[in-house]
Amino acid sequence: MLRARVLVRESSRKSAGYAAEFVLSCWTPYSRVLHRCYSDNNSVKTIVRIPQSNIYRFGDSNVAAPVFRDVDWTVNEGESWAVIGSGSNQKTALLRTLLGHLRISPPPPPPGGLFPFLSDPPRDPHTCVSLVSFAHRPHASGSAFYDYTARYGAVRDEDRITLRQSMFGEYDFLNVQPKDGSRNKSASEIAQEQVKKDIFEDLTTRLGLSGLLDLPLVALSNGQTRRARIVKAILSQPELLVLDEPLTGLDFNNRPTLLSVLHSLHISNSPRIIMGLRMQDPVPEWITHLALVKDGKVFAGTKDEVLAEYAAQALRDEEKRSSNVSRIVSGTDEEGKAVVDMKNVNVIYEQKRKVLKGIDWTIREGERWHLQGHNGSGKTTLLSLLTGDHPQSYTQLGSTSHLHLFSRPRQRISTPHLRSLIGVVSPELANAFPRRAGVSVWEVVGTGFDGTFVPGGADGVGVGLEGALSDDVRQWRVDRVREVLKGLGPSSWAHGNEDAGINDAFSKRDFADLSAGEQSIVLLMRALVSRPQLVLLDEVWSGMDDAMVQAARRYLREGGVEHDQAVVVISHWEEEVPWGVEDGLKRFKLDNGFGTEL
Ligand SMILES: Nc1ncnc2c1ncn2[C@@H]1O[C@H](COP(=O)(O)OP(=O)(O)OP(=O)(O)O)[C@@H](O)[C@H]1O
Repeated sequence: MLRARVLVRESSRKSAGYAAEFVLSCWTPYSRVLHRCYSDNNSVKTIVRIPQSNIYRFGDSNVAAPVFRDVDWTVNEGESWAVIGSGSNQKTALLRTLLGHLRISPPPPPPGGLFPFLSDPPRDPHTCVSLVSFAHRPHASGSAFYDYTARYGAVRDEDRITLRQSMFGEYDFLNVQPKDGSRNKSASEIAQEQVKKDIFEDLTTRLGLSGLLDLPLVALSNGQTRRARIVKAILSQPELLVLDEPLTGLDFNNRPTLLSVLHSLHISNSPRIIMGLRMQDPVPEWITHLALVKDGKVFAGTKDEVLAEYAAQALRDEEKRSSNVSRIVSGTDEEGKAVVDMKNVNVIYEQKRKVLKGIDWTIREGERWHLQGHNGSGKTTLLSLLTGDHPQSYTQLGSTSHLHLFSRPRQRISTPHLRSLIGVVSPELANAFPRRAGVSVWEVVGTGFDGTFVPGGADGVGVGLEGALSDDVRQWRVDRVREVLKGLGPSSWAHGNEDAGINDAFSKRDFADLSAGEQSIVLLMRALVSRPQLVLLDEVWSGMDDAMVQAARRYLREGGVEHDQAVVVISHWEEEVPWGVEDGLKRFKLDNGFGTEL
């Protein structure tokens, strides 16, 4: 299978690079100074123990199908573990088991229980074990849409709260809100604060966050926010920190730095780290053991054993598959019409903070683009110009600058009209999309025609810009929803369920009840349903399991987008782009706000 190949190749190719990047010499082991939960026992400890058990969802009895069967997993002190999974859901489920979110049967026996290392002296797993997850939220806390475009404009008062205040506001040492100004602190309190302050400064410097602390939180890019959440979790001093997909959304530069920091923390046990990785993530050099989660089973062992077994299995799977994939991009030399034409485009914030600098970029119909760039290089900002969400999309005027969308200056095309011409998948949209009870998959897909977030129209296919649809258009829309459901619905990814009726049943399910992966694939259907002239796919595979990714890649390559549609894929991973250079793929790279075609 493609991903297995990627995993094995990447792990061997990149490991040398990572090894070279690990800079440990000047690291202060935090364990020497932080001991809130630390035990003195020096014998080799067992950190996690799940002995030959089944794992169930809470509320399911032992006669129900377990999420995992016969799990035998022991993590000992000194080992470095990553959990990898072909499906994001299963990997996350195993990690959540460590937080007590799933039921282990029979339960790990006392006195040690699930965490033997916390038994002497007895400590509470609730305070000593933390999880930071970067997966999309499958269930929203509310049903309302929140305006994720707020960050692009003049920041509103309620959005002004800075990174320092929002994530680290509880700490007196940062002088944000002195909690106890009147009281004199004891010497030991002052010493502890100094230690935390050192850690904070060290981590924010190493993770490139120092210069961002006083920016509004909403202004931070995805990668910047993710790094800040990790620092916040470390400052709360857990003994075991479980990080689900810490590399997702991080660029090539930041990955080795973060991994180096995590390694340093892990070897000083402050905290120990267990990482969840996607199949396509390179396995860091310092990881010694893997728990591979696949088809309801957990294969745990040394890294070499597990990778070798997985590679052998992947080879067997690949031999069975026919890989007759047609090229979708025609080899014609003829240039299509310009869908986007940018000339000397700039985005500047307060205090002359320049985020995009003189961008020249033309996207033509039929083209496939890979938009690349480090965290914070301006990719999301650039996309928000294309979608017209960014207020500065209106201000690209003058004799030397312009932003033309669909052959018209941005100012001459209304935002609702733009929304109906562009299909978008992005982490911001996925997080913001309302999950209201009673709204079906069909209706969510149907919102894609008008680019809205609230279902409308008698058939759940919208009402168009004019507020009413002719019968022909309405029928075309209904047929299109059926088509994308056929192409991307469960009949294409749920093994053993090729029956078309399953798509029909799926279309009636509540969107809010779907898994994160299912929601992602529904939002992809929503982006494609109107056959928009421009398709923007930002972190499109997020949360999807392997079968869904394969189905979606196949669909995109084999007719899911037509020859006259333009597609831009934003991803830090070359392997994630459904097309290669051999298919005519073009690459545009942002570097510190400057753009170049590679
Ligand atoms: N309102 C704002 N004020 C100041 N700076 C901002 C504002 N909005 C965004 N930025 C900055 O613009 C830069 C580009 O952000 P953007 O989200 O476009 O990056 P990105 O390339 O998409 O990053 P990632 O890969 O992490 O998602 C970041 O450094 C960010 O902090």
